[in-house]
Amino acid sequence: MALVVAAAILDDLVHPTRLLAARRSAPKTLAGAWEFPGGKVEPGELPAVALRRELVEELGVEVALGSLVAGPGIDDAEGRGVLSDLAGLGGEDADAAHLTWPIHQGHVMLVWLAVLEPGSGEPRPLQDHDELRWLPIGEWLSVPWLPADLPIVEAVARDLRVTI
Ligand SMILES: Nc1nc2c([nH]c(=O)n2[C@H]2C[C@H](O)[C@@H](COP(=O)(O)OP(=O)(O)OP(=O)(O)O)O2)c(=O)[nH]1
Repeated sequence: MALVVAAAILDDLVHPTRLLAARRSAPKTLAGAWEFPGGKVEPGELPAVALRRELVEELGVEVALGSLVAGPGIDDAEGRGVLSDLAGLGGEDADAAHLTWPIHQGHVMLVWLAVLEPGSGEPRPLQDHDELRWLPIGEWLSVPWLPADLPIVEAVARDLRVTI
């Protein structure tokens, strides 16, 4: 099980009009499906630091992070042990373990709302993706998301009180 971090990048955290979706180019089993950009946390890395690293590598952008999109958390003792071993999930971040989303292959994911830092430039599909798309409100389900991401898209919309 790995901890994955990802961002629901919006144009505005208070009055969003669009959400960034990224189409995976690898591995073959996932290629063509759309996801929130991000990736696995490396050993010893703080989750939010890992997310910033992934977004620079994958999209060439800097972001400001908003709140975590609350997931159901993990309920088995083994999973909790794995998570609490990870840097950044002890102490004040301990609650993050309760906000994780179950995803592909038994991994768990933390998802932050985010916006681009001013002057950061347009995201580009530099690595792991072959297309990026800003989805206007009303079209958030217009792409084939990774199956595990569908409830997360719905939760983002709920948190932001937008209709998808
Ligand atoms: N980044 C991302 N991964 C997701 C999402 N939904 C979902 O099920 N996953 C899964 C797909 C992968 O099995 C795993 C993330 O792996 P990754 O390949 O993006 O991670 P990474 O860039 O660090 O790659 P690597 O170290 O495995 O090469 O989480 C999502 O919205 N974003």
